Amino acid sequence: MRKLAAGNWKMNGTAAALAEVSALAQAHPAPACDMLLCPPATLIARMADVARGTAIKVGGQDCHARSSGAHTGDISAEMLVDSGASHVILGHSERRTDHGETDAQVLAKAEAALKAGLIAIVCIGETEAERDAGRTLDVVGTQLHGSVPADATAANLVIAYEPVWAIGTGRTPTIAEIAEVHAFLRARLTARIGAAAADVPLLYGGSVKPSNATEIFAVPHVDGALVGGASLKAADFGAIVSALSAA
Ligand SMILES: O=C(CO)COP(=O)(O)O
Repeated sequence: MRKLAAGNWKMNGTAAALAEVSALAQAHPAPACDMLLCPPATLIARMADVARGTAIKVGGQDCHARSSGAHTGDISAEMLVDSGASHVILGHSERRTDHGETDAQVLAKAEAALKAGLIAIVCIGETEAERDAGRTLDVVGTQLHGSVPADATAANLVIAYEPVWAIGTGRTPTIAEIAEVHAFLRARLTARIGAAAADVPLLYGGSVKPSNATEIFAVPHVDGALVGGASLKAADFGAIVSALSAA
């Protein structure tokens, strides 16, 4: 499987930030892994223009479950495709928290994304309280089963495991903890979508940086990363791309 270094810009970036995209493309013309940047919706089309002809793919951070209609402020999967996106992040913990998204809603969005021809990056992860209560596998297993379309394939699905307490905090699980969750997710995904699960990239996300990327990428069943803060600067994200290419 081709590994994936994905950047989630969250609510960061205006036109000036597109210089980082050009710099990243120049520094990594043909990496041994896929590179994806997911900017805010306002930048998708312009980033796609900058990325055209380079190794960088562009994605959205959310989509609506419907393809069009009276949904003020929302964006459909078809609109993401029209803007030049190939991927969409769905069910990020910030959307589950800020917008109350449930597994059922994430599933509906993922089905819409697949129908539109996008690759869905479905995010799951436990809170600190859930980990402390020993419920991590139970929580991520339930999220995975409830958020992933049963007919997804290795060609249109990516899973991102992001412990909520590791996002933006500089804290990460231990290598053994990441290994435990990723092995569990591979097995649970097989139960959900069948043998195709073996080739679905499983990303780790949460405080991934150039300084910890190499050891995280050495973990079995870690096929890449979903990177927040460190994806905003070409030098940092490029170093993570290099670490993944070498893994
Ligand atoms: O939420 C994340 C990516 O989706 C991770 O964010 P940080 O890399 O900033 O911790």
